[in-house]
Amino acid sequence: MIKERGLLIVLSGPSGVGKGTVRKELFSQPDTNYEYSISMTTRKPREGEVDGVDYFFKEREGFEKLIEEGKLLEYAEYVGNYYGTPIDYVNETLDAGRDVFLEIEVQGATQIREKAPHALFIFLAPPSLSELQDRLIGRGTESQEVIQNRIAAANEELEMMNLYDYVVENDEVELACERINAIILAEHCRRERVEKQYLAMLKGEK
Ligand SMILES: Nc1ncnc2c1ncn2[C@@H]1O[C@H](COP(=O)(O)OP(=O)(O)OP(=O)(O)O)[C@@H](O)[C@H]1O
Ligand SMILES: Nc1nc2c(ncn2[C@@H]2O[C@H](COP(=O)(O)O)[C@@H](O)[C@H]2O)c(=O)[nH]1
Repeated sequence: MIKERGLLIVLSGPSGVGKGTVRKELFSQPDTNYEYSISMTTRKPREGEVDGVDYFFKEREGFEKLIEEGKLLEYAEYVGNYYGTPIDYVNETLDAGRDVFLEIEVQGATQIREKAPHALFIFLAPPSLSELQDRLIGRGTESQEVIQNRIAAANEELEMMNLYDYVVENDEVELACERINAIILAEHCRRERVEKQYLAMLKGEK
């Protein structure tokens, strides 16, 4: 029996839309059946953030070395800091037949689309721009200047929405999670069906 490779799930969207909140809710559910890929960043830890849990926190020089060594599946410079996905963890987990969940910004998602077009791309959208701004301000983790830069980036990021397989509105966290779980389940059913058809074709069946 051939062991299936896992599914790569990419959740992206503007800063403040609620990606982290939704991801944490998804991973708190007992029947969640995918693994979270912890990113690397050169951003300084926020209060309460733990190295190796929220991110692998790196200095710029160390991050650039990882880029040179090809250790990142994708990376982006976003509002003055590097962010990237360690490639080994993703490959090893997918090879073991487990699904991997990435929570990344849109430049990184664009790189994954080129390298892994069969991944599942989900864009988390805010109910409105003003709500997005309110959430970023309300989180209270960034300076006024950084918030303005993130909002400027969000305007460009929202224009990329149509490149995604699905757009999920994060009006309410629980609803957004239900929608994402339904999308992942449907994608598995689709892949299983395609696989069955392919195997039947190889055997010469209709
Ligand atoms: N559905 C929602 N309704 C109201 N507030 C929300 C909702 N989802 C998230 N929030 C709040 O919005 C703020 C930003 O959420 P979060 O940090 O999860 O966003 P993010 O997309 O992960 O941001 P970043 O990309 O900057 O890491 C938080 O204060 C969070 O509690
Ligand atoms: N391209 C990547 N983007 C990532 C990665 N990990 C997180 N992110 C995104 O960066 C912004 C800012 O994050 P913050 O923690 O400083 O608020 C946000 O959109 C994250 O989703 C990654 O590995 N690659």
